[in-house]
Amino acid sequence: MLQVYLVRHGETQWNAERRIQGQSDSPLTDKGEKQAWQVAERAKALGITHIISSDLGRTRRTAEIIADVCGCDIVFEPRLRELDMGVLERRHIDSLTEEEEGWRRQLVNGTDDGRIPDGESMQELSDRMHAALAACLQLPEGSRPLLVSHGMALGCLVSTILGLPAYAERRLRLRNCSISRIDYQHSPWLASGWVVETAGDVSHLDAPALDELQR
Ligand SMILES: O=C(O)[C@@H](CO)OP(=O)(O)O
Repeated sequence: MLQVYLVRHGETQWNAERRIQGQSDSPLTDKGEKQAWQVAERAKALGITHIISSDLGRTRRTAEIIADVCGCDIVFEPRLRELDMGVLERRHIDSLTEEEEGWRRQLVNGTDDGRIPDGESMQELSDRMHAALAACLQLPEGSRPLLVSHGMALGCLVSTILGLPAYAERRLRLRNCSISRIDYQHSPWLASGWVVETAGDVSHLDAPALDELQR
């Protein structure tokens, strides 16, 4: 049974400042770097064999630290990037007007084409994340891959595996450098395909980490 580990990148400057990144970027904070070293030790203990990472700077740096500790190569995969949040990227969450808040809510209010102007829909995000995940099924027998990605992107992936629509309200908290695990199973009793084993585990971190609303 293929086990795939999912890691959200370490805390960034804009995470801490409550600014929206999307496919824009900001560097890891000192705390984010420390989180990455801690999740890397966990990854090593788990016997990770392959690291596949979003090619944005914050995931790239997190993946490099994990690769350093695990002794693996990294494959950069643009389909693991964060949701494109269009015209709201770089903005402070607290500075949005009512109209802009409405755009943000369109992502999760039950319309499958809801999007921020110039951005991407949750369904488009789900499609590319699932395509990137499906590629893991081609890895050699015995592989144990770890994907490094983002809060909205991983939240959407896990939620859709659980059977929720891509645009459903998010009920899953994914803190910086949390680990989730999904397995590909064949089961006549339960679902065949991807199942969620754990989500959002931060037991390897020695200090509280931020969730996507910076709490
Ligand atoms: O893009 C962002 O600002 C947040 C949104 O949830 O995601 P992440 O920090 O995980 O990239």
